[in-house]
Amino acid sequence: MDRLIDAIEAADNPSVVGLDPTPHVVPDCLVTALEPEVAREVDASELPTERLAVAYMEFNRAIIDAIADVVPAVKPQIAMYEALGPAGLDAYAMTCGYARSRGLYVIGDVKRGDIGSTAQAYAAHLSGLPVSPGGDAIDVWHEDAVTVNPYLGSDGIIPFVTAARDHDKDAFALVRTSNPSSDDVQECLLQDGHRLYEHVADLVSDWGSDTIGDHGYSRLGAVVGATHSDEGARLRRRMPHTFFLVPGYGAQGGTAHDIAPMFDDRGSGAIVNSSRGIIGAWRHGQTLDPSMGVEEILAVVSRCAREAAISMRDEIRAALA
Ligand SMILES: O=C(O)c1cc(=O)[nH]c(=O)n1[C@@H]1O[C@H](COP(=O)(O)O)[C@@H](O)[C@H]1O
Repeated sequence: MDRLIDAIEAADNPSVVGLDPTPHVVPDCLVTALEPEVAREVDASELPTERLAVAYMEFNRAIIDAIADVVPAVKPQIAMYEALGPAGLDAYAMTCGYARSRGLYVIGDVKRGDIGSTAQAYAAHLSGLPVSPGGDAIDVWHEDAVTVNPYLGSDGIIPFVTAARDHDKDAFALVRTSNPSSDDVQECLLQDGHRLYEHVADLVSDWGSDTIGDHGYSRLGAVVGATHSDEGARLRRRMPHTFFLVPGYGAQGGTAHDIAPMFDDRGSGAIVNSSRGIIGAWRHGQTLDPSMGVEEILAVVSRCAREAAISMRDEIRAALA
């Protein structure tokens, strides 16, 4: 986690922009304006997905350029890209690569978790894949960290922790998620009197305990939703060496007041994500005219995203002051 914490300190901003493009968030007129260019490159059967994938990439590039000096990190959610098939996955990898080339730490929100042998294969997100036995690994996805689901236990997670340790990367395990129905599972009362999420928190602390870095945090972080402020405060005390990824800010209702208790007493220990609240900021009050060209559309989108990212940064700074 040291690289992420250094980047947060350099930006003086513990927030991350989620790059979660959807047909609702990416302006229709951008897709239309780019279409003639895409149509020249691909055959008609590929056009529906290629046109969205190209629009996602151009949209992301503009947002990344607009926020690269404001935030330390981005978190692309792979589901949005996977929905487009191979063209979408290309856009995902290109987005990660571009963000990295702009100096941003990339959290690939892939939420993997499976039996040991499969988890080992998924861990190539962090380790890369050697093309031949003993050969150099190719970093296909360009991520610095990924999100993982700990429900399968240690054999689903340890391959990621090992890959993270060997390749100077990190992982974040779901502990107390932001969604409304998370209580169905995570609040279950165990026989020993603890809630299930508390038990998972203890496992996550333990799984990461051999990888604690110079800043005192392990390479295995925890996802703790901004919508669970009280539990987040308790988890902060329970997991002193676990860095938190805190989604649920903005669009899901989490506020700067809610997330403040998830930081340690040095003002470190967490990074807060907002996706729609930043990349969809243009939708609040901006009318994009279909006659506008690509550059003009992207200028509006990126200006709104930058303003939203700066507001979020300033709100969090004020809450932590
Ligand atoms: O792992 C995550 O990032 C995650 C965990 C969680 O508990 N809640 C949650 O919303 N997320 C992700 O964080 C992002 C939230 O998006 P917005 O609600 O638009 O800010 C999405 O990519 C979610 O998949």
